[in-house]
Amino acid sequence: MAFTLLHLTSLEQPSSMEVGLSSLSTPHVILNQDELKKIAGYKAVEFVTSGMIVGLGTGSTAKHAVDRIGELMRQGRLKNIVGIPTSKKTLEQAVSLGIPVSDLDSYSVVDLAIDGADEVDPYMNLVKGRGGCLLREKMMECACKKFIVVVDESKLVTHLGRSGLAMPVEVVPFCWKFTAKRLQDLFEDCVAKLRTVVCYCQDGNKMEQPFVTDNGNYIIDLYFKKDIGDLNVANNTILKLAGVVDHGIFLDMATTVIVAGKLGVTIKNK
Ligand SMILES: O=C[C@H](O)[C@H](O)[C@H](O)COP(=O)(O)O
Repeated sequence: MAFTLLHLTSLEQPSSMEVGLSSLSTPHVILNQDELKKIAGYKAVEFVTSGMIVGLGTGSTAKHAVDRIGELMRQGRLKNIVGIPTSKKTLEQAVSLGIPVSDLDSYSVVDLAIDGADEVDPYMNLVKGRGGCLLREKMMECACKKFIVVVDESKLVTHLGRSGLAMPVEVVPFCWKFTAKRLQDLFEDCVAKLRTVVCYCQDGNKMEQPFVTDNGNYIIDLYFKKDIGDLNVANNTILKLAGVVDHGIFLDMATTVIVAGKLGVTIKNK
């Protein structure tokens, strides 16, 4: 793997960030997390060229990349792009920006995908799906020649699953409690929880409902108290369970990881 460290000031500066970035020459300027996400997202778009089929990821970091693609298309600096969105939300965003969109049925090979991640380990393995979009993301990212992951430095971990945060698994709604129990039993000291969202009823009362993915499925979040061990074993074991559609462990898929941190941008290639 090769590493490149760029200083933030060497980035092409997005207009709306001119104040934040140009003042970087002054010591002690602290960029917030969203500004770092934007820097990573914009940097990835430098790898997009006219005529490409581009996988459009989902989440607060990928959103910046999609915005930037739309901006460059408006300016005529990118032409003939076709976007393959990984969620209904990204589809809406792309359409609102005037990016032509299609799907994997029409384009089974994607030139380049840009997407965020929840965790990135030193081998460029990922946890994705805390926004609930892991299945479409995995389908698209399996089909792309290059997969650029964009993150701020808070996403870097030494080992996936140790953060104490959720490892999402998409399951069919049918007998989800049964599947959740079986998932929990796969690992020592693991807690499986159905992901829910709070809704407001007409009478103003709050109600908790299962989170439903774009594919009509539920998400079971796994919380590990102990190391999940060999990632390939975890990957295969979870996938083998009937009722599981897919999970958020993305092994050996990223070809580039762009990390925006307080000291600069790191680009890591496979
Ligand atoms: O389901 C969501 C996706 O996998 C996101 O790419 C991931 O959760 C990272 O999102 P964000 O950039 O908002 O942290």
